[in-house]
Amino acid sequence: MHSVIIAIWLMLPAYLPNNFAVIFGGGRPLDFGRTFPDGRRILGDGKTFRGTIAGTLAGVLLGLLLHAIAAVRPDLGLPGFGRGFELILVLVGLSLGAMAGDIVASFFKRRMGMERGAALFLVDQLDFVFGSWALTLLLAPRWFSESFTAEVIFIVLVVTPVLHRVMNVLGYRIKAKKEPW
Ligand SMILES: CC(C)=CCC/C(C)=C/CC/C(C)=C/CC/C(C)=C/COC[C@@H](COP(=O)(O)O)OC/C=C(\C)CC/C=C(\C)CC/C=C(\C)CCC=C(C)C
Ligand SMILES: Nc1ccn([C@@H]2O[C@H](COP(=O)(O)OP(=O)(O)OP(=O)(O)O)[C@@H](O)[C@H]2O)c(=O)n1
Ligand SMILES: [Mg+2]
Repeated sequence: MHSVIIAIWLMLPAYLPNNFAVIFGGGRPLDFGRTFPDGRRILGDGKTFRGTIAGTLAGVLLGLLLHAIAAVRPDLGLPGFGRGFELILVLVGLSLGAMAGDIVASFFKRRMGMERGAALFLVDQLDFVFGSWALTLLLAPRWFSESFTAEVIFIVLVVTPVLHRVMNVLGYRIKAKKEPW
């Protein structure tokens, strides 16, 4: 159980951006409404500047809070998010990476002719996980390899689709999302 909490704890700065992107989303789309040569939107209206910026900011701020909690309460045995400047690289990696993973997934969903909001099983639940891992591995390889052991990676891959479902239903219930997925 402890390793499940550690895994969720480490992923919170990548989880929260998704929720805040939904809450603060809307406005100018990242693709400026332009279409790709295949005649479909590059990303669609589901990826906006406001959502991406709000999501990334929320992830970094939450990450700083979690890092402070881990530092102030070492007895809880919760991991921090890096040492010195590395902390910023880790938090940007996790939060902006999550947003980037979701954006890349939207690009391919449009290429596959899927409408904005269409559900793509597993991709919707894990796109932001791979995005956050890829960018964090790039920006802070030492911290990433030290924190994301094979066990933590396995737990995240199993737990995230469940959390994603629960949070999407919650988001739908509070009218923050047009679909419960
Ligand atoms: C500060 C701490 C320690 C925890 C905060 C966790 C928490 C419950 C924050 C609430 C976030 C919030 C404002 C939710 C409102 C509902 C909402 C707007 C949801 C809409 O988003 C749905 C969906 C959108 O994704 P999509 O764009 O891909 O469709 O969001 C996807 C959800 C996830 C990616 C997973 C989200 C998971 C969490 C926020 C973590 C949940 C935390 C727990 C279950 C408690 C365990 C915590 C610890 C410390 C072990
Ligand atoms: N970078 C982002 C990501 C999400 N959102 C907001 O969060 C909502 C839910 O995100 P998601 O499910 O990823 O987008 P979809 O609307 O399903 O679009 P797509 O089919 O491209 O995934 C979006 O509609 C949008 O309002 C945003 O504004 N900016
Ligand atoms: Mg979606």
